[in-house]
Amino acid sequence: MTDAKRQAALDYHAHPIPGKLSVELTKPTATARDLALAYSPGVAEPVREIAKDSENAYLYTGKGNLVAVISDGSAILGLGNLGPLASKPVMEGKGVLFKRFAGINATDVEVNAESPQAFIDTVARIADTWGGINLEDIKAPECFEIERALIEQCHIPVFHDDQHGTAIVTAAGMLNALDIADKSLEEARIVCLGAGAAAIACMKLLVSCGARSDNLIMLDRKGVIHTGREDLNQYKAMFAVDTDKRTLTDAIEGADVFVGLSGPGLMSADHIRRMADNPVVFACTNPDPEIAPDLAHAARPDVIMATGRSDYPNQVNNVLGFPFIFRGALDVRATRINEEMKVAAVHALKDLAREPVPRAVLEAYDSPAMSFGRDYIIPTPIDVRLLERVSSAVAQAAVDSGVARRPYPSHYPLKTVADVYAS
Ligand SMILES: O=C([O-])CC(=O)C(=O)O
Ligand SMILES: [Mg+2]
Repeated sequence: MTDAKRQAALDYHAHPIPGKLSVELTKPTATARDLALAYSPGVAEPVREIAKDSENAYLYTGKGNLVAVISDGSAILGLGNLGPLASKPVMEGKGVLFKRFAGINATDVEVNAESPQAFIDTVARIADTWGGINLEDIKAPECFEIERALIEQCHIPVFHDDQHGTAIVTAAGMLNALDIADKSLEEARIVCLGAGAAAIACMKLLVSCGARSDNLIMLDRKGVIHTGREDLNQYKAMFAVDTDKRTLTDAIEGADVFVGLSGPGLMSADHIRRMADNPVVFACTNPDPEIAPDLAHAARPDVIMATGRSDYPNQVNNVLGFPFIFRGALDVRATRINEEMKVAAVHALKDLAREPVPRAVLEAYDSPAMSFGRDYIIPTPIDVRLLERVSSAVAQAAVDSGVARRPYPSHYPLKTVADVYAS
């Protein structure tokens, strides 16, 4: 980042008031009567009702439209383990996106936990506060156990965004990119650089969408994950292949697809030149991708390129997923976010990219035209139709798969965030 851009980012966060989120009131508080309702003595009435039946919390408090964004700061973006407090700008940022794109109120919670069990215990004890929990930027392999335990212990949906949000958006973009390249997921030779939470979840979802695991090579910091290695945890071991390839240079030869969820600048122009025709390169580490799009395009004019960033075409970033997935899940009071709901989100995202792009999106991106193709494989986050399509698909899948505690919402489809409380 240039000094000017760096300063602009710091100024954005500091001024006119520190941070990016604030709390607002939803009820009148001007008079003594108002205060007597909002607080003592009136507040005792909903207390009694919730004590009688915990479901009443959805009726009398903000719980049903409130999500916690919870991190321990152990894997902040692609920056590494910088601790809980340093993750706060990202967690506030996720809150901004929840509110802006899906009308969901979010509180960020940064947990200083000495162990995965301490993290689990802390979150489990406070989970009833919210309607859902979005786990964020927690490192692998601890994140897998943390998510599993919290799904089991909490009565609300718990979703590790870096795993499933990223995987859903990657799968949608990948199906479209391969279609444009005139290739199929079933045939594609895939190289995944990175073996953390996002990488493992992305590859699992690609396999369940049709990719062949014997066509897939995953690399961690030590190189290719192969069956001869004895240092693999159970999650990496699932992707071990019997191969004599050892390095990225070996693995990338003739590959159709590169997915990077690793670290900045780890892919070179030479790597990209070794790939097959019309290579698909998703360099998704944030903020700095595995290879800069300009460098990739210069090395390979036929590349179909995506990053996680807002300042290049094809933003494959979980922002396209988590706001709308939680919207759909909250609105049917789903007990969990299951595979059916994730797959429904993949298809909703993939299909939306094939429709004409609204004028408001062109204006927001200052672009004369955008249409399904190499530079537009996935909708942009600013596209208001995401709220309608993804939330509806997720809510319907929750109902159909039996995890919804409420029927498909009568106020759906949502056209804007102003419709959120229309039920
Ligand atoms: O925050 C983002 O832009 C996407 C994300 O979850 C990450 O990189 O960890
Ligand atoms: Mg993240």
